[in-house]
Amino acid sequence: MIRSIATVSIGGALDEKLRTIAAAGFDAVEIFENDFTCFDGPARDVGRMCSDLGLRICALQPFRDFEGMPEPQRRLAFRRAEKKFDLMQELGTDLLLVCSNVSPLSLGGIDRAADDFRELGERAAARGLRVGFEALAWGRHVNDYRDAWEIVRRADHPSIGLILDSFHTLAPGFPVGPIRAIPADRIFLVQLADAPQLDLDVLSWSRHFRCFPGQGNLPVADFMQAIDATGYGGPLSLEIFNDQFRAQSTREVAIDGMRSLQLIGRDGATGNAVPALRARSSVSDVAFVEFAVDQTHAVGLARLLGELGFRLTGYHRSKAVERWSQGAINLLINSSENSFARSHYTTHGSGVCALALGVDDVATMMSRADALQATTFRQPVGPDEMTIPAIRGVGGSLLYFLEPGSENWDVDFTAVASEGDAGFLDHIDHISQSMRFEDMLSWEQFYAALFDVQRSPQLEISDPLGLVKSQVLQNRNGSLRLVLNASTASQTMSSRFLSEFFGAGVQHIAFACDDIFKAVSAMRAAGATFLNIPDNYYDDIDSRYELAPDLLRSMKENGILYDRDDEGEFFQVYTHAFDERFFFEIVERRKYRGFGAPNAGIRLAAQTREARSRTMPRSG
Ligand SMILES: O=C(O)c1ccc(O)c(O)c1
Ligand SMILES: [Mg+2]
Repeated sequence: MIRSIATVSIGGALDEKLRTIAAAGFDAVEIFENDFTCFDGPARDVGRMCSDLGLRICALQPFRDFEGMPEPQRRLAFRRAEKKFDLMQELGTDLLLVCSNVSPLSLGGIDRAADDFRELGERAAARGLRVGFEALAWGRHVNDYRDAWEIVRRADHPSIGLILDSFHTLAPGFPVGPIRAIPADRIFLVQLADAPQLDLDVLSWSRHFRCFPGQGNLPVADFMQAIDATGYGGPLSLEIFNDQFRAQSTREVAIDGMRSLQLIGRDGATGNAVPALRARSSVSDVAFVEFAVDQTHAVGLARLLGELGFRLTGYHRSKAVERWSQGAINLLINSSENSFARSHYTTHGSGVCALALGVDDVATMMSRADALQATTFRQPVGPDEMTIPAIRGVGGSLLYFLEPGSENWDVDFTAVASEGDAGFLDHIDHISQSMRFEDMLSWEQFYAALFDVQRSPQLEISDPLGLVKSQVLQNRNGSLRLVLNASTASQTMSSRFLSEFFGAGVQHIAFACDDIFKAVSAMRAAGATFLNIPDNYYDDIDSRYELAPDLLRSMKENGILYDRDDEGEFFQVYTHAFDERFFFEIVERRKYRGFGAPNAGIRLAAQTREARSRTMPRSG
């Protein structure tokens, strides 16, 4: 596969774009003409820059409003084309992308267009150049690739071919089947883009909401299968019009793009060697969660965990790290100085600095992470301590990988004899992370690229101060469930988390138990308190569901929230925020598969109330 990207897809000046694109491992670029026009330097320099960087220029684009023009516009269009041929020769590319005419002056007629292309083909051939025709979904006369192909077929010229773009094919819902019958040598370029399902005019949808394959909802895989069936072996070029992408770190966007092509995974000759991807290794569990705190907060966190039924089960042999356990849950409280945890604490305050995931094969996991350009991390360890392979995750936190069996991470801990845990909480149900809205697609792709997780449909949750987008990623057996949250409104819980925590990170962790009523009453007896839920909520629940009065009373007394789906029932309760940063949730699932989304607004309102009462002096 020749991996390409259009320069329009990322931000920066043309020379920066090219360096970033090459560094991410692409073989080729489509030069977007606007990027060249804005660039202060001759075309030859751009061509040389590309060849020095090992990038082939697979096309210059777009050339607009060409076919079907009446005179005098027709003559002018040919003159314009000759100028662009000059430019192409200086750049060192042989392909010009012509997108279908949108001009109100243009005339329809397949043969008229075919005649124009035949003549353009003659002129291109005289210079050893080629022209590809692409149907824009909003083209005035040609908006369907099947019509563009008919024009190319009738032009019947070796220098005239077809350009296929997954967005223009899939967004209007055209069938991909007919692609299979197009001879591969007539397809000059394939452009790839995905997009979220939106009820929007197709032009705005295309210009602002395109995303990398796999990040949206279009059936790009079906499109690729049809392309494969033709035997096409030319460049696959990402062409993403998205204002957010251009506003982000160009390096990260380029790497996300490369990952999307790696995940599409068509083999073939590549110039810049991109290592092959090893299979995803499956995640068996969250082996531990590590909290970074200072000494004072270490005491407070230990107290909270104790109230929730956790027991101290180990001290690290050489660092100020405690292990607290319950059921299959292990939490580390790290207050050691001169450590990764301390630098995380210094930047973010109290919070989760690392998650350790059990995977079936760590070497495979790290090799895949490496090939996908994840940042690997190793921290200095004391004598005889094991090194745990890790990569950078959300907000600069770490993801450690551990294999079950072999060498156990807890060899570094001296066991503490305790009276045994309270035994209420069984395992981690899910972990919720907040991040910048602009970074959400990138992290979704990160998790989906590394782990065998599926995306559930995205939800919108109403916070008292704005909307929050929420995306669940989970594997088949539920041993890894992640909830990503982000908001564009600056004062939502999710956004305030970012400003107060100085970055993205874990906002809450949910623990699963078998009997939430028993668990919560024991926790209360041990001193735990939970988020206060208004009576109005319980009146509403009562009106919606016919719950036994005892059950409802018990929920109300304990601040337990309720939801129901086709499969079962769900109970959830929240702790207060620890150090105003993160909180815990306790859940009981009775065959229920969701995450209590209908209650999220209630929870957010309650948390907002609590946060306000902390910051505002009481009146009277
Ligand atoms: O939005 C556009 O104008 C435009 C231009 C060139 C393309 O290849 C394309 O898919 C869209
Ligand atoms: Mg296109």
